[in-house]
This record gives sequence, structure tokens and C-alpha cells, in this order.
Amino acid sequence: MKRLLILCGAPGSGKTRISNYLQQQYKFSRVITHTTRPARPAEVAGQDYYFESELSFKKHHYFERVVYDQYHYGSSRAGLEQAWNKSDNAVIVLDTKGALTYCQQLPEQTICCYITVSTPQILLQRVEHREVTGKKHLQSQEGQRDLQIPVELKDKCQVLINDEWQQTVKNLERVLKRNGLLSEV
Ligand SMILES: Nc1ncnc2c1ncn2[C@@H]1O[C@H](COP(=O)(O)OP(=O)(O)OP(=O)(O)O)[C@@H](O)[C@H]1O
Ligand SMILES: Nc1nc2c(ncn2[C@@H]2O[C@H](COP(=O)(O)O)[C@@H](O)[C@H]2O)c(=O)[nH]1
Repeated sequence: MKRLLILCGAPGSGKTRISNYLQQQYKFSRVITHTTRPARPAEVAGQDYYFESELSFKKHHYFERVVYDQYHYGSSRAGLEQAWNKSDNAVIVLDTKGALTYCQQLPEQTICCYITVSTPQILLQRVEHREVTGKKHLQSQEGQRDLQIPVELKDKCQVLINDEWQQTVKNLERVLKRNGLLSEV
């Protein structure tokens, strides 16, 4: 059965690192989403995101789309099918608004994880050196909203604390096992 693991949470909580780990360790395929924000130095177009202009962003059909810190983000059904063609287990990194849409629209196929840390200072330390968006994402209305799990997601998401990496990996693997997603390669 094709499944989609959703990773949502505040800026710097570690969604991307966890997604990369799942891709490397367990051959999850990533659903690549679209954004109008500029690429960060290490990001690769078509791998981390499809980087779009305001104009090109409008040309795609989205399953859901959001504005986050004034940039547009959107994910498509085609992107999800592409990921599922590569692997039955796909992962997508979303804000909490997008996560709720997926949980509501694809309840049978989605497993949602809300990633968090013990103190907001940890988030600040992790993002303040970023050249693109850095602290700004965290301070935005959407960043502040995502500091806590929205009430609508509480019964739909498993909460994963990502303070110390080795502990995160252990807890993540428990979540994968519990949901029948673990197939080590
Ligand atoms: N457990 C951890 N311990 C220390 N550093 C971590 C941990 N998890 C992630 N990081 C680091 O914190 C930074 C932010 O992580 P990451 O980019 O994965 O967050 P994110 O949730 O995807 O952020 P954003 O939504 O803003 O893109 C990265 O430099 C990452 O390597
Ligand atoms: N609802 C959606 N959220 C998305 C999508 N792609 C990324 N994101 C989330 O946006 C924020 C900001 O991302 P960043 O890479 O600029 O830090 C973060 O929460 C991402 O998870 C999407 O297609 N839809």
C-alpha cells in the first residue's frame, strides 16, 4: 500500500533533516514541492524544491497551496504520484496548514508527525545563521503559529521531539514500526 509520511512543525524543528534521513536510510521518496522563495546556498532545484517565479508558480495545479512568510508554497497530486512511482513510502515536508489538508483529504494513506523541540531558543539557534529567511521565517505569523501543534491536528499527528539527534532517530523508528513503514535497506 502506498503511504505518505507528513513532517510538519516550526522552522528549524528538523523536518528536512528527518526527511533526508528517511530518504537515505529507508529509501523513502520525497514529494518535491514548489516555492517562490529563493534557494538557500546548498539547495538543489528539482531536488529540494521546484523554485518558481511568481508567474511560473501560478501555472501549476496544486493539491494544496499556502502563503508562508510572504512566499508561495504548493504541492501537487502529480508530485505525490511521482514520489509513489519511486517508492511505496513517500515523505513530504509541509507547514501545519498543508498537513491538515493532507490528513483530511487522504486519511487512509497519510501518517502525520509534528516535529518539535523542548524550547524555542533551540529553534532560533538552528536558523539564525541561515542566509535565506533564517530568523524571519520563525518570526513570521506562520512560523509563530507552527510553534505549537494546531488543535485540529492534535488527534491526527504523532509528536516527535527533535532535541538530540540519536534519540530522535530511535523515536522516529518507533513511529515507522508502529505504522508499518519500516523496511530497512
Ligand atoms: N537534533 C538536532 N540537533 C542539532 N541540530 C539539528 C537537529 N535536527 C536538525 N538540526 C539542524 O538544525 C537546522 C534546521 O534543521 P532543518 O533544516 O531540518 O529544519 P526544518 O524544520 O526543515 O526548517 P525549515 O522549515 O525552516 O526549512 C539544520 O542545520 C539541521 O542540521
Ligand atoms: N503547505 C505547504 N507547506 C510547504 C510546502 N513546501 C514547503 N512547505 C513548508 O513551508 C514552510 C517554509 O519552508 P522553507 O523551506 O522556506 O523553510 C515549512 O514549514 C515547509 O514545511 C508545500 O508545498 N505546502
